[in-house]
Amino acid sequence: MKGYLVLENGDQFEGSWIGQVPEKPVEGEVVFFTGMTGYQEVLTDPSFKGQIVVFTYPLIGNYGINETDFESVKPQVSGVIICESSDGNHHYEAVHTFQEYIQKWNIPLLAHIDTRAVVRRIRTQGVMGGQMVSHPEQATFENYQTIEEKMLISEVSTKEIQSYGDGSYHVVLVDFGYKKSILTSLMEAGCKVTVVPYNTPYETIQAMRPDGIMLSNGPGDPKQMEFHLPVIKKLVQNYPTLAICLGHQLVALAFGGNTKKLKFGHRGGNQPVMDLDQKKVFMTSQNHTFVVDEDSLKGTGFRIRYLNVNDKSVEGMTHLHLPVISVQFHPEAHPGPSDSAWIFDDFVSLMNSVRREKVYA
Ligand SMILES: NC(=O)CC[C@H](N)C(=O)O
Repeated sequence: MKGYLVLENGDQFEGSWIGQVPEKPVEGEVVFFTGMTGYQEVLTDPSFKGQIVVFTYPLIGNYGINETDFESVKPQVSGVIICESSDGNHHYEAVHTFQEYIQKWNIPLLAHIDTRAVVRRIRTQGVMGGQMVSHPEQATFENYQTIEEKMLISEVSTKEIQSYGDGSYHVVLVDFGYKKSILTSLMEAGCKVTVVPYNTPYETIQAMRPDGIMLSNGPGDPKQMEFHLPVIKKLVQNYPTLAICLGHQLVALAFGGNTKKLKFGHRGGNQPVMDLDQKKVFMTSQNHTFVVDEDSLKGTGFRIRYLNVNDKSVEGMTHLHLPVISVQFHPEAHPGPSDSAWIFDDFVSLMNSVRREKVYA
């Protein structure tokens, strides 16, 4: 059956529904992901909450869905737009086909869309809202809530405190919608991790006696967390901190910096990042629309350490004296390259040196 992606600016793209046809229009911010693989991780990464994802690779589904590459317990995207759908599971680890999985969770899927045309439109006009509908005239943006207006973090954050691993460094992970790979990367680096809800008070975290704080990735506009910035600032001032993506944006805001929206975001596994200290470029996995505004960091105590080679946007910062690693890219990879996995080891070294200072103080 025919289906349409209608953009907020009125542009329409015809495709066909695969699986259930949604009764009501499905809406979200339309973003595109450029990786050739990684659809399973993208579908289940909580940072994609509230978004309709266009996959630019023209064939999606051919290696099926396995048991290990989930980034959370269920798909988080609002809808999926692809060119060709493969229902094979041509991989020895596949346990479901792509279509079975997406149908099981009732995720709207439109195939046979001219995804190149959609991406060109977004690249020239900027990221915008869209609706997936069976008839173009069903699409109406009268009550459309933009991603900036939605509080998505509370929907994906844990409701209960959870503990994982038995490493020798205790990290409290503040969950704004964390990817499982961040947790496993911390455990592999030798950490015991306590995951806490996004709005946990400072005193509760302090009572857990952490060696370090992990501020996670998450969906939507970091400014939705304005009410919690004093807690984030206090955490960074008192504990070695690793902040990734949304977490990094929150650190900038907490110290008086600002964030802004990129024209169409970075989503994929081929984003080159320059380490200004080492004068080295490495490839990174990324998934974000918002970015720290470089000029706003003046007087905050932070300086830029990492820059995006393509558009020179801020990819990470370091503080003049506080032990904090703050990165926009995803060192945990999944999907994409793990070239920056050393960030987790650097975080452990940071916790170690702070621990030593305390012992010898
Ligand atoms: N992966 C993330 O944490 C994304 C951060 C934020 N939601 C953005 O789009 O910029």
